[in-house]
Amino acid sequence: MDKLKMMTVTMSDCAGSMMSEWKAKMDKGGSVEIDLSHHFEELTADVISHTAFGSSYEQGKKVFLAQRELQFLAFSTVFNVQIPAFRYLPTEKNLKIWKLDKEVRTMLMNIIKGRLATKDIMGYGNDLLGLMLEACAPEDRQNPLLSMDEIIDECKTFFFAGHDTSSHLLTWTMFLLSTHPKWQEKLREEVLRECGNGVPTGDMLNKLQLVNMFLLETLRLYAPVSAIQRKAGSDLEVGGIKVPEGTVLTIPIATIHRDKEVWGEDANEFKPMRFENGVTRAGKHPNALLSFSSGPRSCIGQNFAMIEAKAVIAVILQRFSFSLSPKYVHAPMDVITLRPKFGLPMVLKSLEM
Ligand code: HEM
Repeated sequence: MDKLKMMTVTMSDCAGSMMSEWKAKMDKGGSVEIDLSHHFEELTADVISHTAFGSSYEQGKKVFLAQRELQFLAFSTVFNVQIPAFRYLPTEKNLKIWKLDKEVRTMLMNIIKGRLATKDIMGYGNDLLGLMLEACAPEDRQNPLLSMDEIIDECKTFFFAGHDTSSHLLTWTMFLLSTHPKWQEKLREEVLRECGNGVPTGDMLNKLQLVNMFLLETLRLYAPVSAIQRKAGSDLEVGGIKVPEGTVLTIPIATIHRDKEVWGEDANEFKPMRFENGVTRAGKHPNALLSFSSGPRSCIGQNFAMIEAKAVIAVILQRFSFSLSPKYVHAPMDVITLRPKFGLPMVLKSLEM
C-alpha cells in the first residue's frame, strides 16, 4: 500500500499534464469539447507506462498501440466456430497477429534489456517491472524464477490489464457524473473539503467516501470486464446442473450486476448509496460485485485502479464542471472490455476565475 501511495504522485502528475492540455484548448469563454474516452486511454497508458515500466510515454505508446490492435484482431474471431488448428494456419489475419505479437515482444524486450544493462548503476528500478526483475532475476543469475519470455508475458498482462479497464472506468464515471449533476456537485464538495485545490495525496484520496461509492456503482452498472471464464477443475454441480470436469463456464458479470434477485427491485437504477455500508453489504450476496472478479485469480490491480480513478476524478472535479455533449450517442460496446462505441464527447468549463 505504501508503494501504491508513492505511485499516486505519478498518477496525479499524469492527470495534471492532461488538464493543462485541456486548458490550452479552451475558448475565450473558458470551455472546450473533448472526447474523454480517447483522452483517458492515453492517460491510463501514460500512468501504466510510468508506474509499470518507468519508461517514457513514447516508448510505452508504441507497445500500447500494437497491443490494442492485437486485442481487436483477437476479439474479431471470438464468435466464429473455433477450430483449434486454424490459429496455426498462415491466414492473412494470423500473419498480422504474429507480426504484431513479434513487434510487441521486441519492444518490451528492449525496455527490459535496457533495464538490465543499467542495473549496476541505477538498480532494477522502483516500478512494477523493477520489482518483478528484482524478484525473478537473482544476483547469481543461475536460476531465474521467470524466463525472458515469461517476464515479457507478465509485462503484456500488466499493460493490457492495467490501462484499458482503468480508462473505461474513468469514462463511465464521467458519463454518470455528467448525467447526474447533483452527484457531480456532491463529489466536488467532498473533494474540495478533503483535498483542497492542491495535488491530492494517497491519504486524502482514501478519505473520499462518496467518490468511492460512486466508483463502485459505476463498476456495477458499467463493469469494464463484462464476463470472465473458468474451467471446471473437477466434476461439480452448479445450481442443480451437473458440470463435467474441463467444462468452460462463462460468468456473465454484467447480467449478475443488474439481477433484481441479487440487488433488489432497483437493480437497474443508479444509486451509489447502496454501497453506504460497504461492498459486501450492498447486494444480497457478499461477493455480488464481481467487477474485479473474486477468489485467488481476482484482479491484483484493483487497489491501483481505484486509487488511480480517485486521483483523476478528484483533479477533474477540482478544476472543471462538465456536461454531456449533444453529440453523445449511448452505445456501450463490448470488445473484451466495455467502451462507448462513439466515444464520450463532453463539454468542460473551467472553474478557475
Ligand atoms: C477498473 C479497472 C480494472 C478492472 C475492472 C479489472 C478487472 C479484472 C478482472 C475481472 C480480472 C479477472 C480476469 C479473469 O478472471 O479472467 C482481472 C485480472 C487481472 N488484473 Fe485487473 N482490472 C482492472 C485494473 C487492473 C490494473 C490497473 C492492473 C495492473 C496494474 C490489473 C492487473 C490484473 C492482472 C495482472 C490480472 C490477472 C490476475 C491473475 O490471473 O491472477 N488490473 N482484472
